[in-house]
Amino acid sequence: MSTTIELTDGGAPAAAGTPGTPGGGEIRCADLVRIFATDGVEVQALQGLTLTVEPGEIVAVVGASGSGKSTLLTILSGLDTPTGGSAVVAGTDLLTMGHTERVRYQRSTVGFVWQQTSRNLLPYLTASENVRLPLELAGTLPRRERARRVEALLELLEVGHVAGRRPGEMSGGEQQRTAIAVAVANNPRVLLADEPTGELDEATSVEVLEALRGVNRETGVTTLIVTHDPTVSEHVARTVQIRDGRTSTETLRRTEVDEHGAERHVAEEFAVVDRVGRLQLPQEFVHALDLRDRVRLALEPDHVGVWPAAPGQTAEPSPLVEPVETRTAENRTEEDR
Ligand SMILES: Nc1ncnc2c1ncn2[C@@H]1O[C@H](COP(=O)(O)OP(=O)(O)OP(=O)(O)O)[C@@H](O)[C@H]1O
Repeated sequence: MSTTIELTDGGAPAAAGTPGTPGGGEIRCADLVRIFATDGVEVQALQGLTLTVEPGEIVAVVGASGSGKSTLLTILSGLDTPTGGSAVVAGTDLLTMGHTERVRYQRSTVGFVWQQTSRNLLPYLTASENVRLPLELAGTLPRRERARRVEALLELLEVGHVAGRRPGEMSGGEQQRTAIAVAVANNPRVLLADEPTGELDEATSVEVLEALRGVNRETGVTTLIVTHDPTVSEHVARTVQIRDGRTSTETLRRTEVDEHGAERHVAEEFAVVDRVGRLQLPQEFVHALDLRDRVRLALEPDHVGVWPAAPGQTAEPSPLVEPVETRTAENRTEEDR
């Protein structure tokens, strides 16, 4: 794997348009910290997470169990407040918003799709009624246009055939696609999906991920999918990996067309550097060179080299580092003075 370092806010300037660059960003998290304290024990679920999602982008956040994915999504959905750092979504500052703003944010700025289908749809309403409900609660669309919008959304999600069925009479995939229609009914600026395929088989998961991609493409809603399923990266252009409460790597996918017109899919993995220069080396790199405790670094004109410290080389200066002589009042020379 070739790994490239991508600099986010601060650090050396990144190329214009590079994901994670300062400036715009429909979702902007910087140095996000969430500490849970239970029975006197502190758990740092997020340890300075930095993430930027541009307007209209679809991004997957993946990570092992306990890496902080749900904590991040709960904060972005306005259900929890971070301990520190900053989080701004569609212009709303999630650390300082008051109660009224929080209600408005949850009702109209963000839409959610949760893992449990039972949390997304009311079991005693049909698919149509479930999609119509948020439109009626918002009351922004004239009554006669609501039916048209419900129909259009169910068609967009390819669940028009279950319009009159209750969730118990639909497949898991149909329920999740209806849930996406409910989530975007009021045209939110941001769509958040928490393990939307967690209860589905592989083939149905692909359908639901493609449905999220289709909605993102058709409506332009900025979409963040949080999942432990690494295959999600095949359905989105950018996948962000979280490790120990921090973004560690990003995979960018793009399609290239060669001189013969043949398409080629390219995936490139980047390590993320935060504002103070921290980066996490991919675990396979760490294991391959048995990197531990400390490493030697060298700054070259166009890259940084990382070497394992030689065995037993603990307190001695590295041969790559020029020795620095300490001048004291006693050993200062005439020239120094
Ligand atoms: N309310 C809480 N109180 C105490 N610790 C918590 C709380 N919520 C999460 N944690 C801890 O924070 C860390 C991150 O948890 P989180 O649920 O965000 O991880 P996750 O990546 O979503 O995991 P999973 O894929 O298993 O859901 C874990 O160590 C977890 O035990």
